[in-house]
Amino acid sequence: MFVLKFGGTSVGSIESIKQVIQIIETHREQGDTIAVVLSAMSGVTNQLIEIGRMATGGNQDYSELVRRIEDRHFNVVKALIPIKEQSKVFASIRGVINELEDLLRGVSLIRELTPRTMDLVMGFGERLSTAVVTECLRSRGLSVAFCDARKIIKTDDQFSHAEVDYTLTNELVQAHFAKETALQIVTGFIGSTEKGETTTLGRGGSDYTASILGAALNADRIDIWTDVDGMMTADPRKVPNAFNIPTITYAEAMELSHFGAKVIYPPSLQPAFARNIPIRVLNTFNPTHDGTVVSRTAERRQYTITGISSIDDIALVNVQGSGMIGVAGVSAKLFGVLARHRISVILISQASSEHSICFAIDPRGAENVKAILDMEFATEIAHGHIDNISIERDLSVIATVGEGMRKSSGIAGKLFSVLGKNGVNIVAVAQGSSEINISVVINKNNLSKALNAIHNVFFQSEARVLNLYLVGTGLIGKTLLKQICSQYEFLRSEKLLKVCVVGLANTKKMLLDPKGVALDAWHERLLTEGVTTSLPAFVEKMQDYNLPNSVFIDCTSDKDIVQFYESLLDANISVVTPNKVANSGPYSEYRRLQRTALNRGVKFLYETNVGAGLPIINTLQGLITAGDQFIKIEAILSGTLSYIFNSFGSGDPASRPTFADVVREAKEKGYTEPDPRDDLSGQDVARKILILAREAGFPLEPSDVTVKNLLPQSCLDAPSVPAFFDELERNNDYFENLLQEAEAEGKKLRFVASFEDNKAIIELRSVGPEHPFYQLTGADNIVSFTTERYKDRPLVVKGPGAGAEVTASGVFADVVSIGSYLA
Ligand SMILES: NC(=O)c1ccc[n+]([C@@H]2O[C@H](COP(=O)([O-])OP(=O)(O)OC[C@H]3O[C@@H](n4cnc5c(N)ncnc54)[C@H](O)[C@@H]3O)[C@@H](O)[C@H]2O)c1
Ligand SMILES: N[C@@H](CCO)C(=O)O
Ligand code: NA
Repeated sequence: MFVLKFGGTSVGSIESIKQVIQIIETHREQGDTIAVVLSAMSGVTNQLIEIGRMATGGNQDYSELVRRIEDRHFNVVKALIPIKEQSKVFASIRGVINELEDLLRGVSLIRELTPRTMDLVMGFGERLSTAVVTECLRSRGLSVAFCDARKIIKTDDQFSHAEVDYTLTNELVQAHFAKETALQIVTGFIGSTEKGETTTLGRGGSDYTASILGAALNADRIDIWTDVDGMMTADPRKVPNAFNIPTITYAEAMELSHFGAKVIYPPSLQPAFARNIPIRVLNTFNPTHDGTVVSRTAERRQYTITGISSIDDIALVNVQGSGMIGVAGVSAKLFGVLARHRISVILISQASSEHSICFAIDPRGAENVKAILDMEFATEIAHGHIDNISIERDLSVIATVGEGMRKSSGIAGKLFSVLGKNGVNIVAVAQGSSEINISVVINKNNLSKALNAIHNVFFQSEARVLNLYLVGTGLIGKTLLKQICSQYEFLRSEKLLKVCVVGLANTKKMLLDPKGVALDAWHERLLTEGVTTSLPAFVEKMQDYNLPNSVFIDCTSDKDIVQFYESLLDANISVVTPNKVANSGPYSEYRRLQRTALNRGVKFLYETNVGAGLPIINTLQGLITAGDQFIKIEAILSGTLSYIFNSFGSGDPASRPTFADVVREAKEKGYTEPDPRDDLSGQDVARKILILAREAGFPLEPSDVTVKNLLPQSCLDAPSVPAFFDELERNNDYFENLLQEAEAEGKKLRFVASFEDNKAIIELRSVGPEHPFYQLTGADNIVSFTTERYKDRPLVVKGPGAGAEVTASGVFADVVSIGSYLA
């Protein structure tokens, strides 16, 4: 025997009622014994309440609303019942509506609506919907009977939340079902008193009816048909990655629904649970979905937690004072007075110092609560035993729920850690000793970020989302996007990392979309939907979105953009960049960024500042972390200059390209800085050696780096990049001479940076075949670290140190490492 309950949306329209009929017919075809419980058509109960209020106030417009309710039911009849059978059904609906109108006339005359009359008014919704659906089923040849639950569910006279008399009800239900052979279509939500007055069963009403019937009839299962695919791991409107929970225990369902998961209201299912009858929550609009089974024990789970849920708006009341310590009765008095005023407490937390108690309440009652407590504790406050009673607003509670949390360690750690990494401050915490719910109170503006981050970290088979904001879609930026695009699936399936680009900007346009920008079409979208770039606006949007696991990637060489790094890090957004500007300015600024990242527990990564994707900074940091001491760094740090000297110096002197040609080639190959003068002037290398020295623990300032100039002054002074190339052409001989001098000695030209004894020097050297830098080819970089532990033979890193692919790939690796860190 199955009890099927259909909620308001399931009987809310002609289309949905067709689905209901189909579900019932399928059961009958399978030979199942069933009973059906129906809610009112969606919205009707609220309309009836409104109608009752209007009538009490003497507002005759209620008739119009009554007419609309009648029409909705008539329309179902017109659509689903053959014409020749309609008039009889119309008449019976009319009869019920007449009864309602008579009642309302009475109400509007005496201008009074007692709870008793209100229950009677509210009960019309179920009576109408059930009558109509019963007739629809009958007209299709099913043997059905309308069952008015008031005949079989008996209650006391606490109108609006009546208590069921189970002894009498069970007897009546059993007797009724024993004698009736037709399929019973039962009105949900209503019952009646001994005297026959209509009562309603309170919140979760029709579920309660189904549960009462299921328990009385010892049903095999109760199916609650609603408009979602069962219970979800989180509210899908807030957490897009939420998914269905196949099985859940009664206790878990209770915890989750207390915190806002409104699919079912478990207390109303208590009678069924007491008899161990499983409940299935199913979707009328997606009937083949398995939904959720609620029972005493859940099947083995993949995840340690079952779901997360929230109350979005609460206020926290804090009662604090040194006079509370060790004094018995303070909390009894506190919660006693709250109970007397019928104030419901959402969560309580007290640290064992007993110095303060805090509890969460509905913010609408906060002022009232404060007044009540100020009065109740007036003496304690006057004597200074209680300092003050304060209220904090704009807060939310998040509950992390699951039987799997019981007796398993690391869950609170994981929860707090993910909130910490995302910069979500925890205002208060509560965990019951049942250990199936940890609740945290946080600022409301962090709610969505916190829910998504928690969901992401606990439901791990699902990929964790990494939200990227990329500024700079030039050579490196667009190569990075291409690499992310082609690696997207691998990262998702193998590394459980879902990389989502949520912001893009270049000098002209910017585009932000918290849902993510498709990586194969970012360029078109930026062009068509992008707005004029404003970095302050871009950063402000990022802070508005407040997305979890956010990373800002600066792929520009801009000087102004770095001023945003600190506030981004402060907002717990990691920063990744190949841009050297931030790390090569004043030492104090470099230091401040490092500290901010450290203090906030976020990452500031810039491996590509030196040697592009080559592991130079990571290697250096590894040595320093392990306590090594630096003696000397010697390096070729310009891919551009390496390439130039290697190409310039090869081949037949007569036919080889000029210096200016080779510089152009280097630019075309993507080795140079956006402005190649930065490379040729030595400034780029100066920045790099400065960064390496700082990473090695030496607080160098830019002025401590000596650059022995490579270029004639006229080239440096050129007003633009094209003018610079013209000037280079004019100075071809200068470079040709340098080269020939070196070649005459069997040497090669190398632009070498060194750091030793607190001094950094960059100069053009001619090196012979005995020198380790002689063999360098292409755009290779080489770095040699001489340290206390690498003293006899230095540690050397060598390889291509410039170019779009290797640089983007280094940026990418930094980004992915943040993904792993956040996990
Ligand atoms: N090319 C390499 O081998 C290499 C290696 C390591 C590091 N880098 C660094 O990578 C960075 C990018 O180099 P690139 O070759 O891609 O440069 P690029 O000139 O091709 O691209 C720069 C991008 O930044 C954008 N941009 C600049 N200023 C901006 C601002 N204020 N607001 C918004 N957008 C802005 C531009 O519109 C462009 O999209 C530079 O810092 C460079 O030093 C490059
Ligand atoms: N322009 C730089 C890119 C790497 O930072 C170079 O040539 O080395
Ligand atoms: Na590097």
